Amino acid sequence: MRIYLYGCSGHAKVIFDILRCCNREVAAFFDDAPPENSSHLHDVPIFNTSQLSNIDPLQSRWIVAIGNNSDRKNIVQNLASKGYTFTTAVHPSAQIAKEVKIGAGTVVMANTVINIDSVIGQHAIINTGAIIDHDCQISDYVHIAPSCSLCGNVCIKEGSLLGVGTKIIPSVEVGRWTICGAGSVVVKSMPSHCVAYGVPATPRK
Ligand SMILES: CC(=O)SCCNC(=O)CCNC(=O)[C@H](O)C(C)(C)COP(=O)(O)OP(=O)(O)OC[C@H]1O[C@@H](n2cnc3c(N)ncnc32)[C@H](O)[C@@H]1OP(=O)(O)O
Repeated sequence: MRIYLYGCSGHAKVIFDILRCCNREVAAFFDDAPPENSSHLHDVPIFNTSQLSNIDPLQSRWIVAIGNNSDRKNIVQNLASKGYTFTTAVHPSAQIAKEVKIGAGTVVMANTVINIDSVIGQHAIINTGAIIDHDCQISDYVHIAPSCSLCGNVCIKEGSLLGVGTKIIPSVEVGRWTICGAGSVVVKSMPSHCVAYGVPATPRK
């Protein structure tokens, strides 16, 4: 089964490196607008997504390596409608309790910790050094940015972004498609579709 990454940005490079650390070869990057001055990234070919039909869904597994949560969702839905399916990438240094469930398409970066009975949805990003303690619920298309710390029983709903270094006390919920800005300290639940930040974090938009 060949592995393909959709996207060829810095985020895609990190995922490529995780797979390389796991001895899993990336067959190619695909991008809507590949760089004009180079056909390869770290010796892996970059193809335009107009060439997608050359790839057999039965012989391929994909990761959508796009950092923006709503763009990632749109691309996942487009690929899924063509019959493509998804794999995960988990860095070997991640400390993940054996009961933790991780959905298809999700990536888990280096030095993360995910504790017992947490559930991570599909196409989520658990970025470098993030800590997700016990019994957390992380929904589809969420991005937990580097160095975030979530206490136990935290729930992050679909599509939300926790900016770099966000900290969240136990049993708090962040609604759907909300952004908690860099360095936020979340001490009470946040509604859906807002931008919150600060210490303590408050909804601003
Ligand atoms: C590997 C990786 O790179 S993963 C990348 C992960 N991404 C992140 O962590 C980015 C998180 N994004 C942020 O924190 C952003 O600042 C956001 C989304 C909260 C706000 O972005 P914008 O809407 O563009 O806000 P903007 O930059 O215009 O700032 C508006 C005001 O809010 C303030 N502000 C913005 N973000 C924050 C923050 N996190 N904490 C405190 N104040 C903030 C700004 O200083 C500014 O204040 P001013 O009006 O007094 O000058």
